[in-house]
Amino acid sequence: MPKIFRDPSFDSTLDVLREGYPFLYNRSQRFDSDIFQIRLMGLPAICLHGAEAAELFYNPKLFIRKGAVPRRVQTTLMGVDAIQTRDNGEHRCRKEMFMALMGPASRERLMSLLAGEWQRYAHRWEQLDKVVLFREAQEILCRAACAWAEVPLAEDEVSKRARDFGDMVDGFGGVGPRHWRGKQARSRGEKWMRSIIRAIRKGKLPVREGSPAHTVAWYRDADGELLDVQMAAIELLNATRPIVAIATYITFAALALHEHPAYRQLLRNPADDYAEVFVQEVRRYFPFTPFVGAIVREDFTWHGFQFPKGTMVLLDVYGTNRDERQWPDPEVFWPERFRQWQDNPYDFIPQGGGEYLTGHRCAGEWITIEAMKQAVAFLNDGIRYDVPAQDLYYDLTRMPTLPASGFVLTNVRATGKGALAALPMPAAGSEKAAAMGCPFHKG
Ligand code: HEM
Repeated sequence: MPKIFRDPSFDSTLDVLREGYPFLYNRSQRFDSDIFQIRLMGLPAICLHGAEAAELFYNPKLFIRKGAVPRRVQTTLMGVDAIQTRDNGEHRCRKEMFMALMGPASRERLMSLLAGEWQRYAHRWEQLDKVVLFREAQEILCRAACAWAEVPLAEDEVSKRARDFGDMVDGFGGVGPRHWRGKQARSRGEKWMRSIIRAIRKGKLPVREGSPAHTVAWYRDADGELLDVQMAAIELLNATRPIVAIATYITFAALALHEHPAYRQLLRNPADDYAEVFVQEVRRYFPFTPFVGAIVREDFTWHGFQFPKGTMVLLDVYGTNRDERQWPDPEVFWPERFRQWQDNPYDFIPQGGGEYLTGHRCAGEWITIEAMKQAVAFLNDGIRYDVPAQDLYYDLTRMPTLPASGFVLTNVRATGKGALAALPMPAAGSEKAAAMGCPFHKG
């Protein structure tokens, strides 16, 4: 039986916070191994890296999620006992609810709401001395997400709600005030969503059938019961809050355009969907999710390594996206690499891997890609702007991270151009994607 490499540190909890994103990647390189063991919060944890290990991790017969997500992440990022922590039929049923919101017509509606907001903000920015793109993108995404979900949002609430959505995400990797801010934001957000669920159920808030608010409010769980109001509030937040989180990727996309202006011309070629490979490279190159966790369902052995029942297992998301076996020169920003990519569900996992319906892969991946492509078209053609001297450094020891300035634009002029109309939906057809439950390919 091969011996598993063990990190010599007695407990790595503080090292994870100190080293941030590259913590697992550094060790997989140091041990030259896709599998090694650490201790986290006093308990052993098996760490996995790379596509083959990701395939193992996303086998739902081998792992469960109940007990895998630390309380501090549940009380900020995702909500306590939400879909991310569910298994088996209970998870599948809840995931069907989320995937029902991701069909072509629903996505098209969101993209068209977003297009209108970018346009409106472009004119507003013309009057401002400077614009912090990250903050403005959060507001744009918040307005569109609420309108799409049919969650009422008063004008004077916009910046507060957008900030709260952002703080829930920002709180997951923080300690002290940052974590506390995330918890406060979540508790305000859940209270808000509880009032909406109650109003819908009492018939006081009319919402369209099929809209996210209606779907979540009237969804019946695997046991045939309506979700309790608190759980429905959490899941309605899970359908809206991550849309606002796309602001992080949009800010990184702006940074990529700034650092690699040569791509601007390629993105303008109507004969080539260059935006697709560009945003995929943004999702690969820039850090967002560091790792994901699961618990071993029953004892099993993989390549001779033992996985005892109940052990925590961490999959290195950040490092798998820069695994040299699949991504040569991983520290080079090079969108063309995606021209050859085989659409493998395990080697590129910025939003999780494996299958959508039977696994925990991100329900909103296709929304994310489409919203990013639209934002890149807007930044490239919908406005002209200057990028003044500012601190664009993003700190890999901070999770989540962002260019320190939030990406400041000055002298913004709206061009009236840019691919701001809703993007055409990709054609149906890929059998592989359909088999994986990809919402792009559901007719
Ligand atoms: C900002 C971009 C986003 C990132 C980086 C991201 C990342 C992730 C990751 C890493 C997971 C967990 C995968 C796993 O546990 O194995 C996840 C799950 C999830 N995401 Fe996203 N996500 C994003 C956007 C979205 C959007 C736009 C939505 C919906 C509108 C969404 C809804 C969900 C849901 C519901 C889950 C739970 C899936 C499950 O447990 O089955 N996400 N996301």
